Amino acid sequence: MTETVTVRVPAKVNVQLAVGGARPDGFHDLANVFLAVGLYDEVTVTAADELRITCEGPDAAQVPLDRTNLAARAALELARRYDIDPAVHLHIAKDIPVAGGMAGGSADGAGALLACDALWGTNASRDELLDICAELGSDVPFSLVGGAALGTGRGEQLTALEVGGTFHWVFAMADRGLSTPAVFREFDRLGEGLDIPEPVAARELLDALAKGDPDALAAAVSNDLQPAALSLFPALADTLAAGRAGGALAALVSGSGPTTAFLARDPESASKVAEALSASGTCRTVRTASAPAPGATVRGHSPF
Ligand SMILES: C[C@](O)(CO)[C@H](O)COP(=O)(O)OP(=O)(O)OC[C@H]1O[C@@H](n2ccc(N)nc2=O)[C@H](O)[C@@H]1O
Ligand SMILES: Nc1ncnc2c1ncn2[C@@H]1O[C@H](COP(=O)(O)OP(=O)(O)OP(=O)(O)O)[C@@H](O)[C@H]1O
Repeated sequence: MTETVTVRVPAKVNVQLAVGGARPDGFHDLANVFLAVGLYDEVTVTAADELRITCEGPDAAQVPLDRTNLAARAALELARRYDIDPAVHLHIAKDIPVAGGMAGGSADGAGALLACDALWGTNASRDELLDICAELGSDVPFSLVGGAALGTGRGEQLTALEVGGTFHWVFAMADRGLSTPAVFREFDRLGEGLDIPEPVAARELLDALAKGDPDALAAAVSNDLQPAALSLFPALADTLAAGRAGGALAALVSGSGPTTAFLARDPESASKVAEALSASGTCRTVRTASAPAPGATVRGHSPF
């Protein structure tokens, strides 16, 4: 039996996040256009005497090391379904910002699930793995599949999207996180009394992705959670302005924030935007990454 398995999982940016009104179950219907970007967490799973989690990386201190960790929850759910003892050591090498709106916890959930499936030889079907992911969280199925996809329902029902080229991104990480439920609550508060339309994916945006056209994508990106994130974290407006002034084609909050995302025309322009953001003093760290990135990948295997 294999004794250690490592899985690499990408972060995401939402190039469109259309949010409907609150549903009776507290979630919101979405038209969520996910794009996986080349910033990765790695989850390593090793047979052990009991379930244990460790984490390394700049944000490691903010990651829960108990059974609330999405990686632990993934391992426990797969073990429950296959009647397996979940005694494993899960180690997370974390490069995706915590509570940053880039689906870092979701990446670890998807990574742990795929790693345990390989370690235990459960050979769960694609549909079963996606079903477990959806149980863990709305973003988790996309972390498993990567690439680009439209998420409907609460974001967990995925349709793969065509991407016709490489997009160059710059991400500015903030000095604190934002809670996803708090941002959705603020969205509800700001929308009180307003008629919230059904969320739909924009044709222009899907065409821009399919063509690999950064100018067309820049003109079409949108995030309905951005006003809510800015309301809870007003200083993000300065970061967005600094990236625009540095030459970004588009500047937006990534998902529920507070990471801000900047689309650049090419790698050189991305470096200039990154320099301008670093010099602006409006963010904690700056990273460049290209997209689309592959989904969760077992080391030495092809992507999920
Ligand atoms: C903002 C996004 O990151 C965009 O991709 C996602 O919608 C959030 O996905 P996630 O972090 O996996 O969220 P979940 O763990 O499923 O839900 C956390 C909380 O976010 C809110 N939530 C999430 C997804 C959704 N479609 N509607 C919501 O209102 C709910 O308050 C929920 O209790
Ligand atoms: N493996 C994990 N890594 C990071 N946070 C985790 C993990 N498991 C559970 N959490 C909890 O989830 C919270 C949200 O963290 P996460 O990094 O997933 O946020 P996010 O990237 O904003 O999520 P999303 O973009 O999916 O809304 C953290 O504050 C932490 O308490």
